[in-house]
Amino acid sequence: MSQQEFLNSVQHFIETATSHLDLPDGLAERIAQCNSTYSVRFGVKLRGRIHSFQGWRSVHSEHIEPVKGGIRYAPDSDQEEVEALASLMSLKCALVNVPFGGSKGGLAIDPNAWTEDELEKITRRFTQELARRDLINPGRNVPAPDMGTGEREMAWMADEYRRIGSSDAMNQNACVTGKPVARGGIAGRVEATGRGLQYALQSYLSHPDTAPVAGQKTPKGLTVVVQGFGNVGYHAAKFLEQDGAKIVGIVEHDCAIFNTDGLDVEAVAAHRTESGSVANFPGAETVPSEQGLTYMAADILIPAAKENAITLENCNDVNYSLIVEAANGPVTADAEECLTKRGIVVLPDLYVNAGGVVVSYFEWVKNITHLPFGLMDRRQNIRAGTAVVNALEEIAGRPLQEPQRTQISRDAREIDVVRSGLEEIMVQAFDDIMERKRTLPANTTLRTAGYVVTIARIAEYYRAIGL
Ligand SMILES: NC(=O)C1=CN([C@@H]2O[C@H](COP(=O)(O)OP(=O)(O)OC[C@H]3O[C@@H](n4cnc5c(N)ncnc54)[C@H](OP(=O)(O)O)[C@@H]3O)[C@@H](O)[C@H]2O)C=CC1
Ligand SMILES: O=C(O)CCC(=O)C(=O)O
Repeated sequence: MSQQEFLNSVQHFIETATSHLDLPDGLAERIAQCNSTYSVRFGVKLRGRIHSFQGWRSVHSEHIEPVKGGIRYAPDSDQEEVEALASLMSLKCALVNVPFGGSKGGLAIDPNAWTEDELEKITRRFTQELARRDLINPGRNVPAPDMGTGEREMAWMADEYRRIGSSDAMNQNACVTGKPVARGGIAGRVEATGRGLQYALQSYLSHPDTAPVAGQKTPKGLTVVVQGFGNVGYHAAKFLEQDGAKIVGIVEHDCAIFNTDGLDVEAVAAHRTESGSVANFPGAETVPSEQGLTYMAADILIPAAKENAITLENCNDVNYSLIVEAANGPVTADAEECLTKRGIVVLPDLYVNAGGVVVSYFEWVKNITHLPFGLMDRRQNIRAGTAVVNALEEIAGRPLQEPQRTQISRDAREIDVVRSGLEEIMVQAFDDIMERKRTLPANTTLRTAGYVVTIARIAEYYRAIGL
C-alpha cells in the first residue's frame, strides 16, 4: 500500500467534511493541499565513505505560526507521507485549540542500521539543513518526535540549533519539543500521546450519546489488541491496563503475541528489552505479524504503528467493536466505509493522538516563558490544601485515607499540571466533536464530525485575514 494512498485518504476526508461547510470558493482546495514541501539530499561521511540521505519538511498551513509537527525516521518515508502527516497536524492542532499551524518532517533512514554516534552526525546534519530554511525555529517551525525519533534526537537537534547561533538566543530552546526534561523538556511529554489516548477513550465511553462497548461505559474489563509497541503503543497499553482493560494481543513488526487471559504490559516490555522481541513471551501464543490484526476478535483495536494498517484488503476480516487510531492514518478512507457498514466505530487519529502535540505546546510555552508549570503557586496551594486536610481530620477524628488525602492536599507538581491540562483539552475536544455531530446527518462518522469542527476553525482564521 503506497503513501500516496495515505495522502489520498486525508484529502478524501477533508473533501467529505468540506461538503458539510459553506466555505468561500477555493478555500476547501487550499486546505486540502500543503503550502510547501522542502526536499533535501545531504551527504554524511560515515564508515569511510559519503552516505547520502533524503529528507523532507512539509508545511501544510501557516494560518498560525509557528507550525508544528514531528520528524519521522523510517526507511520508506517519502514526500506523500510527510504531506499527509503535515495536513493532519494542522487539523489536530485546530481541533484541540493549540495555536500552531501544521508541519511534518521525514528522513528516509532505517535508524536500526546506524550506531548512536552515526545517528547523531546524521541528525545534526539534517538540523543544519532545516535551520538554513527556518524549518526549525522557535517562532516559525517547531519539530518534535514521531516514529523512529525521541528525546535523544530532539536533544541533538536543539543543541545543533544552539550551536548554529540563532538571532533569537533567548528562545532557542523552544526550537523543538520532546526534549529530555534535563535539556528543557517537560514532564509528561514521553507518555503524552498514550495518556491522551487514555483520556480520549474515557471521554468516548462516558459520553451520554455513545453506545457502550461490550455493554461497558468504562474501559474496565474490555479486551484490547495493540499494534505497534513503541512509545505510543506501550503507553496506551499501560494506561488502559491501569484502567482495568485487558490487553490480549500485541502486534509488532516481527511477530504478534496473544493471551486471552491478558498480557502483563510491563512484563512484555521487559521481555522485549531483554530478548529484542516480544516473541515467545511466556504464556502467550506467538504468531506471524501479518496475522496479527485478524487473529482474534476483541472489543478494541489500537493501531499504534503506521498508516494504511486497515485497508480494503483486511477490513472485512478485523473483528472489533471500536478502533482507536493512535497512529496517524491507520485506516484508509475506503476501509473506513467498510468498517462503518459493519458497525465498527472508528475514533479518529486527529483527536486520539493529539496528546503529543498538546504536551508539546505546554513544553513550548514553558520554554518561551522560562518558567516551570506549577512553580509559582505550589507552596501556596499546599498550605491551603493542608489546612483543609487538617480541618477535615479534626472534624472526622481520624486521619484521611489515600487517595483523598493527596487529592485534597493540592500538592501539584509539573507532571500533575501537565496531565490535568491534557485531560481538560481532550475532554473538551470530544465534546466539540459530539456537539457538531448532532448537527450533521445521523450516519456521520466521528472522523467527519471532527474534520468539520477543525476545518471550520481553520476557515475562520483564513476569513479573518481576508482570504
Ligand atoms: N510519538 C508521538 O508523540 C506521536 C506519535 N504518533 C503516531 O503514532 C504512531 C507510532 O509512533 P511512535 O510510537 O512514536 O513510534 P515508535 O517508533 O516509538 O514505535 C513504533 C512501533 O511500531 C512498530 N511497527 C512499525 N511498523 C509496524 C507494523 N507494520 N506492524 C507492527 N508494528 C510495527 C515498531 O517496531 P520496530 O521498531 O521493530 O520497527 C515500533 O515498535 C505513528 O503513526 C506516529 O505518527 C502520533 C502522535 C504523536
Ligand atoms: O508534538 C508535536 O509537536 C507533534 C507530534 C506529532 O508529530 C503528531 O501529532 O503526529
